[in-house]
Amino acid sequence: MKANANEIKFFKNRSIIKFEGADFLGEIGIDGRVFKALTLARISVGVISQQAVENGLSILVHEDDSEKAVTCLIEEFAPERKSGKVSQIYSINNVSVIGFVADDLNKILSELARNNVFPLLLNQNSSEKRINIVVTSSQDEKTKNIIESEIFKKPKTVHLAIIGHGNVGKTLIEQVLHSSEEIKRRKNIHLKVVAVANSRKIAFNKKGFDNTWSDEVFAAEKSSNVDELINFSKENQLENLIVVDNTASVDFVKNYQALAENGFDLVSSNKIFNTLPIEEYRKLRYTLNKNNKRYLYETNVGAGLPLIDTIKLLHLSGENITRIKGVFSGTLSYVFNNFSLRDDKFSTIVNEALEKGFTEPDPREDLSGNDVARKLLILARELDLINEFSDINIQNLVPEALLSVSKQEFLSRLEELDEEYDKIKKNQEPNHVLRYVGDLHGDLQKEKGELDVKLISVPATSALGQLKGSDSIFEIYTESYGENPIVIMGAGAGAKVTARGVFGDILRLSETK
Ligand SMILES: NC(=O)C1=CN([C@@H]2O[C@H](COP(=O)(O)OP(=O)(O)OC[C@H]3O[C@@H](n4cnc5c(N)ncnc54)[C@H](OP(=O)(O)O)[C@@H]3O)[C@@H](O)[C@H]2O)C=CC1
Ligand SMILES: N[C@@H](CC=O)C(=O)O
Repeated sequence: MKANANEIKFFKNRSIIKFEGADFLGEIGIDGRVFKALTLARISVGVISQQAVENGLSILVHEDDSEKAVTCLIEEFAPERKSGKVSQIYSINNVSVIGFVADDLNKILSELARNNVFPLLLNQNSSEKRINIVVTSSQDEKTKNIIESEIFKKPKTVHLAIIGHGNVGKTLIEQVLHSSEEIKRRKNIHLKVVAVANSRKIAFNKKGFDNTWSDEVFAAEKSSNVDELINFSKENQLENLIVVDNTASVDFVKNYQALAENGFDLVSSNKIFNTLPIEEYRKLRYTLNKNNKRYLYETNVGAGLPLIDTIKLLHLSGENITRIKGVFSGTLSYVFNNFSLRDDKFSTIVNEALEKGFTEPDPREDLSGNDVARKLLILARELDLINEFSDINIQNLVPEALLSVSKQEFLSRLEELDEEYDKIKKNQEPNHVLRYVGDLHGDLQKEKGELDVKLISVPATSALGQLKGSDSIFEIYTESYGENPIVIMGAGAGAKVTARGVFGDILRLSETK
């Protein structure tokens, strides 16, 4: 069915007159009296809908006529109002009508629902496939855009809010700006970065930021606050919203719930949410489900490597995963691969990992083992295990005295770790190297698995011993694969690979939007 631009009609400033009562549906003459009363009052009537469930009629009029329409119907039906047969006559103002021709109304309605648009009135002429829907004026532009992209196959605009523009966030914005034209051409998806935030402020650009985005963030005056973001999306009636969390913030994740309730899908490189107590973890999934929203976080484990998806698919398809182990941290891979081979101080190599953008914003998250522990817990929960962070046995590499000092002080005192790690290195068996590993094992059919995170010494010739650079390695043991695990190996950290992984999640969501 071909549609053309003339077939979309858009009328603002309308009101719905609601006429409700018990048991008058089907009674001969009621509709006629309604129209006659309105005609005599010289009120032109638009879309009409009869609701069996509510026992009522909804009639569309121009908002200038709404008061008059209510008054004249109240007069006409005075006896029925007195007897209780007609219970309510009132108006809903500030609505708009969009009329169009479409083959697949269900698809349009589901797109609208995913964007939190639920028409107040819908009227369909099935022979002509002409549909009129009435929505509140605060959602009319968004509704029109969604309908236009659906029926005219116009590029679907996806609005991105990027929270955090450090190593990963900044690289992601650059990658999106660089590829957006190509994606529009190949996928008919128009990715627009409309909000960028750091911990202090948030910048908005409804038309979409270009290469000057960082100047606009620098000049922004609004303080970084999720309510600002939600209001901005509502005021500008933005459809297809995705918020991307590229922070490591424990505070920002508290907003996920509200964002999902307000029409945002979520993408996150931040691992904090998925390692909160299981109650919180489940509550968000419930909210996402209820609001038809999704949350993707492929980069939470293995940066750009396709790990979470693989585990999810194996598990969903009924494959029994019996163990997952390996080097989960790109940072600690880099640190111990280099420290084992080179003659440099431990602190020198940690500083290198920091400069290369492999570490967490606070490198103690890596060195304490917490980051690896989070990754292990995230994988465990993908297998429906209900482990908590406190269940994990973690070998912390940071001296107790340096755990609670500021990040700056910690970095300035990093050399205090050198002697200890030199000793550990020297005390190994010949031809052995150090590796920091994670291991999810035990009976994974039970409610909880066993999670261990520790520093080990392995033969330099072993698979772990041969690891290079900042590579991570994950060995996934399953019942069908037996003794030979599925092995996923590659860059486990770095802004470029991580941003690329986040970008992948954005595209996955955009394509199903
Ligand atoms: N680096 C890597 O290889 C990988 C990183 N990740 C994850 O990516 C995330 C980002 O890492 P990275 O880019 O290196 O971190 P950075 O420290 O470079 O950047 C963090 C950004 O988040 C902002 N931010 C912090 N708190 C908030 C807040 N409450 N609200 C809004 N913005 C905030 C910071 O703003 P400000 O400057 O104002 O503090 C900054 O812009 C982390 O969660 C990390 O675990 C995941 C996989 C791999
Ligand atoms: N610091 C982390 C970054 C990715 O999650 C790591 O090194 O693995």
